[in-house]
Amino acid sequence: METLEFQSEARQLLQLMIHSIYSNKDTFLRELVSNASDALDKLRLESFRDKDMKVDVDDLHIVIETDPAERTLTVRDNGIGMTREDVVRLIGTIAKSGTAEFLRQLKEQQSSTSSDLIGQFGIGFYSSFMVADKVTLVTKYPHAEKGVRWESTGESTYTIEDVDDAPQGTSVTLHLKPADDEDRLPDYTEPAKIREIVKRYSDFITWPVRLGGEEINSRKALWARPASEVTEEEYAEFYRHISHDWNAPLETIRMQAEGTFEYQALLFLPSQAPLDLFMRDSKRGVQLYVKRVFIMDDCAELMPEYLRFVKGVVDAADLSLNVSREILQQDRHIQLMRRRLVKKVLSSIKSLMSSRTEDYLKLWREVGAALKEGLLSDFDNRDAILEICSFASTHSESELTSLADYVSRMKEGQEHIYYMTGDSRTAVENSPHMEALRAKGYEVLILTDPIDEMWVDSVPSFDGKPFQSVAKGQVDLETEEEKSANEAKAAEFADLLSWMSTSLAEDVKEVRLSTRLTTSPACVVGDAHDITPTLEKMYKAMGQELPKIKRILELNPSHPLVEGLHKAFAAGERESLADTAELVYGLALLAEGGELADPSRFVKLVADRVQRTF
Ligand SMILES: Nc1ncnc2c1ncn2[C@@H]1O[C@H](COP(=O)(O)OP(=O)(O)OP(=O)(O)O)[C@@H](O)[C@H]1O
Repeated sequence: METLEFQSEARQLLQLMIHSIYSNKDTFLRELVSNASDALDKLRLESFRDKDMKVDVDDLHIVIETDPAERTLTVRDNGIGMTREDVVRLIGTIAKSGTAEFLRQLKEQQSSTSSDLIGQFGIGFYSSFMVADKVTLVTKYPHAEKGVRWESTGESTYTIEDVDDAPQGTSVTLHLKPADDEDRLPDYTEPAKIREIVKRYSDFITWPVRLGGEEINSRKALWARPASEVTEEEYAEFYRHISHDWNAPLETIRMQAEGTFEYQALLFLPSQAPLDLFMRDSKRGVQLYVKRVFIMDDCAELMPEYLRFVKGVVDAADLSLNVSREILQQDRHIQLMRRRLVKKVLSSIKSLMSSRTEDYLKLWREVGAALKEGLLSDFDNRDAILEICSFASTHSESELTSLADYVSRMKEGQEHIYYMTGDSRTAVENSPHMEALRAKGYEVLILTDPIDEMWVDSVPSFDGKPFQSVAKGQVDLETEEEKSANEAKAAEFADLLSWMSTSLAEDVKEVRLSTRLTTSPACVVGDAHDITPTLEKMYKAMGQELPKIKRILELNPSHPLVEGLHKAFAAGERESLADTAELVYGLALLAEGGELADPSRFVKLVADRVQRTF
């Protein structure tokens, strides 16, 4: 027998369980039954694939036994079981992505809300320690020679040893804490209590759950029952079973197709983003069933990556039970089905947007950034995705706007949907690029998600209105009168501008007069098709070197600094003017929150000027 230590994160979670902060302790049984059900699914699948496997799959089931005298409760399945390595890895450690983040959040929260977080994380097996002071697990994997016995009190260590006579599958025995009404700890050796819990949380489990020889769950797949007969609670429990999210789903979507390719789908939108939503190995949430038989998790063929927050089940009638990923990828029906599922999800979000705005906004805040990835990858549905997007804008400090609402507020003569990308709302609002738009009273979308930098470059328009960055290209805001006045100014400044273009040629590709500035002396803008500085930074962070992209320096001809520059130039001043030109460029960079290439030189130039004022 070996005594091993729990990994430190596992230990912290176990402590949480022992000093259980979650008031509904009944849920431990749901976790154990859920694990047993998964183990039975896995064994059945393995037996399809591996014909030589010597296992009995004729009567796959879950048994619950209680012993009031010994105060034990056992959940036993004859499923896939675990090898010794599995037990150490799966039960002794927490390998799930997001654990560290979870524990950090947990520390920050008051205990009253921690239960929500625990739900997000899904502590599964460890929840046994809410009700037991010792847990014994005996398990055997079909190809392993021996079984394994694992035991722990949930403190820092556990013991593990080989056993010769372990039956197929896994049994988990809880040595129950004494029942305690005050601590809301019921007597879990009472059959009536067990029956009630299984009925409430695990009724839909497709495998028989037996207690005292009697089957205590109805085993009806929710998606196969008429929608009118399924209660909200039943949906919520099922959602928890498949998503490991303890929060109720925000929306339930049901679909049914008959004819040459029959299928039923039961999909859920979450009320909170899965913790792994933006992690590299994040999973898609749709499971594939064939005629009520579980086939696979995380089915990429059914849901595109940008909808990875959608959880649920698709049950197809006309596939073979040993269908493989390769077959799925090529199957025309599957592609058709996927298209319909995506359309249905997008239209459900759209109807949330109009009928339950609060819920829609909740969803958007949680998963909007993922949804926007679809603008880059799902061309067929681009318009449908744009319709369900919301953005911050200069129209309101706190409320988001849809594009349709933006368009409805467009001023007479306004042809473009204006936007500006940046690191934060403040950076965007303070940027000199916004000045003329503000003066004209035009609304500007404030796009601060990293993904925004990407999609705005590839999505040309919404509702026939082209998107236009206020920091790129020429922003055409003037009236005819203003235009001719500006042309006159441009002629007046022509020599200065061309001299400055040469003087600053290292840094900018052109110096020109601006129509977007009212109070700042200068700003830098990109050419219409150049990538933005933020995007440039993102590419660099990903290790992609790009050729230096020169931008355009725009001067505000009515600013005293620029006027002064003009005068000095006309008076024949050149040498110190070159420094001033450099200063003006530096100021423009700083004003947009950019970085100077040589800050110490800039400081020296400024100090020099300030000195001369004394
Ligand atoms: N009865 C069982 N038979 C076979 N393997 C099991 C069984 N119970 C647990 N396991 C294995 O141990 C792993 C960890 O279980 P645990 O309940 O802690 O987390 P989980 O089920 O993966 O996630 P969650 O708790 O979020 O559902 C499972 O993923 C599974 O591989």
